[in-house]
Order: sequence, then structure tokens, then C-alpha cells
Amino acid sequence: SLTRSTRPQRLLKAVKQHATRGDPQSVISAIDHFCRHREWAMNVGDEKGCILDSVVSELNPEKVLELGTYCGYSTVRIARLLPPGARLITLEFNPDYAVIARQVIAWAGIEDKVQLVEGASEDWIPRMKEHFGIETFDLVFLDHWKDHYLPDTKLMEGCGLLRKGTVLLADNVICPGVPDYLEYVRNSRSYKSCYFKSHLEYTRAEDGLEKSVFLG
Ligand SMILES: Nc1ncnc2c1ncn2[C@@H]1O[C@H](Cn2cc(CNC(=O)c3cc([N+](=O)[O-])cc(O)c3O)nn2)[C@@H](O)[C@H]1O
Ligand SMILES: [Mg+2]
Repeated sequence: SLTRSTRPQRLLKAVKQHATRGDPQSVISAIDHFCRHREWAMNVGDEKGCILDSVVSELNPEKVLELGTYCGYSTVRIARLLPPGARLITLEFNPDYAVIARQVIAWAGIEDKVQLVEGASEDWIPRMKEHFGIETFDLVFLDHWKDHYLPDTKLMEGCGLLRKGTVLLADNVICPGVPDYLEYVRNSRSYKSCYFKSHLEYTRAEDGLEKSVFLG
């Protein structure tokens, strides 16, 4: 076509050129290489990705919700660690990103663990039970619009999607930052929260993940 390709399209091309079909680790490495050496993109990245890996591995979750799929990098990172039968539902608002993410997820060969849903988190969170038969989630990864973290967390509480022990893991709590969300989870008696200091993906700027356990 005459129009310039988009960054997600160039990221997908790099995956198809450098990653092996059915090998999630090679997809992760291909995206990290592309973002470090070609074009920065807002994936959680390799450094924060290792923290994400350790939280997922320790929790061994059956039901995971991801808010903000983007190109599917963290979707692949999480799904590759899930036990058989476990499910990851990922919500993506932007249809152009969803088209790319579906292909990244398929290339990694983990599509049977993942359900990518197009639409806004605020519209889909109230429909998790009737539409997907999900009572509660074991883990929620927040990486979408930063001003949606807090309202969506309150919405998940209100819809009964969090149970004693559900873990919320939030990206970008320093950069771009989510001050209202941080203040809430760190001061609410309903959460035990801790900060994992790291760096903004592919840069030396500070960023980190906040892990908050819902206490019921
Ligand atoms: N309510 C929503 N429901 C479903 N998907 C959503 C919603 N809001 C945004 N998204 C989707 O998340 C994807 C990725 N995304 C994430 C953000 C917010 N994240 C950032 O802006 C960000 C920004 C930087 N940064 O600027 O350095 C670094 C990061 O790690 C980030 O996650 N905006 N779009 C986009 O495709 C968007 O459609
Ligand atoms: Mg992020």
C-alpha cells in the first residue's frame, strides 16, 4: 500500500523474520531485539519482564486477566508460563493493535491458552462472568491507559472479580506513572502492596511494577 507501515506492523515483521514458530522465547527475544536496536515500543520489556515472570511462576495462576494487549509481548510472556488448562484473557481497545497481537500470539504457538477480546476494559470487566464464565481472577496485569488503572480496579472489586489472594500487577507505576492508583493500593486496608524497582523498557529511566494482593 502507499501508506507507511506502522510500528506494530514492523514489530510483527521482525517476529516473523527472526523468531521460530511455536517458540515463545524466540518471539520474546525477537521483540526485545527489535525494540532495543530498531524502534522503541511500549512492551513491558526484558527487565520488568523477568519480574513479571517471577510473579507468574510463583503464583501458578489458573485465570489471568491482562488489560492492554498492545502487540502481545506480555501476553506471550505470561501465557508461556501457565500450566495446562490455565487461561489468559487479554483486553485490547485498538483493533489495529489486536490484528498484530493475534499474529504474534499465534506465531508463539500459545493461542490455545489466550483469549484476546477487542473492546474497552470498562465495558468487558462487568461481563466476565456471563460471557466467559469467570468468577474470580488469580492474577490481573495492568498495562493499559494509566488513567484507567484505578477506575478499572474499583470496577473489578465491585464486580466481585477479586478474591482473597488475587494479585494485581501494575506496569509503569513510575513512568509514565499512575499516582492515583498507587496511592489507593498502598493506603487501602484491602491490599498488601509492594514495589519492584526496575527501568522503563529498553531505557535507563526508572520505572517499576507494583504488586498488590487483594485481602478481601
Ligand atoms: N480501557 C482500555 N481497554 C482496553 N485496552 C486499552 C484500554 N486503554 C488502553 N488500551 C490499549 O492498551 C494498548 C497499549 N496502550 C497502553 C497504553 C498505555 N500505556 C502506555 O501509555 C505506556 C507508555 C509508556 N511510555 O510512554 O513510556 C510505557 C509503557 O510501558 C506503557 O504501557 N496506551 N495504549 C493500546 O493498544 C490501547 O488501545
Ligand atoms: Mg507498560
